[in-house]
Amino acid sequence: MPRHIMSVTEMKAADAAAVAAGTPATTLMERAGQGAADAIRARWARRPVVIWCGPGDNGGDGYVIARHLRRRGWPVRVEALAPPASTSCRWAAERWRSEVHALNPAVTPADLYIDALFGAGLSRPLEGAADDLARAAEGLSARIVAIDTPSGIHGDTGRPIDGRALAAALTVTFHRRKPAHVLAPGRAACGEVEVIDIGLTDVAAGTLFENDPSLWGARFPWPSTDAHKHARGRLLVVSGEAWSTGAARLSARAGLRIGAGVVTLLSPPGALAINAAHLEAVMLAPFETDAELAERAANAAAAVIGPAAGLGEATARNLTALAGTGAALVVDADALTSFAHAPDQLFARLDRDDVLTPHPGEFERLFPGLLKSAPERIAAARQAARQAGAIVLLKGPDTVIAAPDGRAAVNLNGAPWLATAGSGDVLAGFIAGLAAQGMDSFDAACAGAWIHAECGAAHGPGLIAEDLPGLAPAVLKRLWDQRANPLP
Ligand SMILES: NC(=O)C1=CN([C@@H]2O[C@H](COP(=O)(O)OP(=O)(O)OC[C@H]3O[C@@H](n4cnc5c(N)ncnc54)[C@H](O)[C@@H]3O)[C@@H](O)[C@H]2O)[C@H](O)CC1
Ligand SMILES: [K+]
Repeated sequence: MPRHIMSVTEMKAADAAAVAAGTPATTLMERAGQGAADAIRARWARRPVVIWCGPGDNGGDGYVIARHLRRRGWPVRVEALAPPASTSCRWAAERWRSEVHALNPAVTPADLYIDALFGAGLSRPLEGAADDLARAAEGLSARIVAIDTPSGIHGDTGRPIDGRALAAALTVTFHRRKPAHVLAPGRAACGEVEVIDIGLTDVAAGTLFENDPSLWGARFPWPSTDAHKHARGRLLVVSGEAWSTGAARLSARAGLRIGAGVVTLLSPPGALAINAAHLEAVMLAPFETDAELAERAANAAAAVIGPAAGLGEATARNLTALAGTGAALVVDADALTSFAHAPDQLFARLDRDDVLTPHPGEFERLFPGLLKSAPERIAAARQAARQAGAIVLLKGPDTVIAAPDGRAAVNLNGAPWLATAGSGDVLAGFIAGLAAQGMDSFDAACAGAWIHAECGAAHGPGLIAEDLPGLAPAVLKRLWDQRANPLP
């Protein structure tokens, strides 16, 4: 089952739906608090703990956690920012039946801290004692467990509303992740995220998902037993000029590794010898004009254009020629920047099978001001996909994939090792290689990004882009083994 990422509003609607269906809000709070206490006990042995409780239901969770930890013999001290202001918080505080101290903004010495000040209801910047506490708690995150979200981080953006926020080693949230758990800087502030099931349904969920095999695994283009190479799709990759051929070869090799049946590198005449010297299974063919490119692409299922393709008119013409064929395009790097002066000309040539793979700088050139004006990068990528009429994969530690129809997914497995020259060329090849095998372009972009990140995480320090294609088989093998019994 695909895992939704839900907004604060959608979560509140899921909450309300459960209550309307007969589950009291206090029961949801009891499940949340008990689940959080269990997650805490699974990671830390009994030790002195201070629980910071806010006035709302986030605080209510804190009182429930206090009760469950004390029942297991933990030495618990509850400190309240303010008296309970919600019905459920009052209910939870009454059942705590022990002393409640005033919040000590200088941080009472303890071994572990539970941040139950604010969660989904954060509506303004931290102030007063809460802000003082956030300052005093800086550097303590290794000993903080945040409930729902680190206080100060807004659930829908992953950013502090304004000013300070707490950070945690573990964040326990409920039912589904929110954008705050997957978008920088909230993703880092959360530390490890654990999602507790409290019996809600996805009735209120939208079309934003965690990017993992549960989203696209069922549609992964495994070859049929009688497959032959042409049945697995033809992929074209456009090479740059003589001194700029490595990037396209990285894409081509990645396309082959991910399973495309036949991959052809289309090379300007001046780069043929250099390309030929480096190729084995990837085939090579010359092109000089955009018309020749279109001719070569006539029976290609997918094509990559952009990696070191060269900036300017020639690349723009070559893209235009490819866009006129039936091939699904993956447009990266120079092919994106070559339209910076006239993004609408690019968008007019694209269709929903095509995939743009900009990093934030390229995104800004094609969608000036959008990253800054959108509430966060998911909204920005969704708006861009609508504007371009194509799939937009906005790269970063929190890569977002968005389709013109509103579907979007966020990569959770990004690894810092991927920040190396040529990594994007390989990603473009993975995506196009999957599209060449007939995978829907949104699914191909999601699967390509997930596999790319898994390869990076598998290798770790010292990764260079040349390593990436060779790391794909192990990831594909895991997917292949799981296909029989997909992840829950
Ligand atoms: N379905 C679920 O996800 C469940 C979530 N639970 C918990 O409920 C909270 C959300 O509770 P809510 O009362 O809506 O909001 P908060 O407790 O986060 O805070 C609201 C409270 O705080 C005041 N406030 C907001 N911002 C500030 C600020 N900067 N300074 C001071 N005061 C502030 C606001 O006025 C309210 O009084 C969710 O996070 C979960 O932890 C349920 O327990 C189970 C189901
Ligand atoms: K919190």
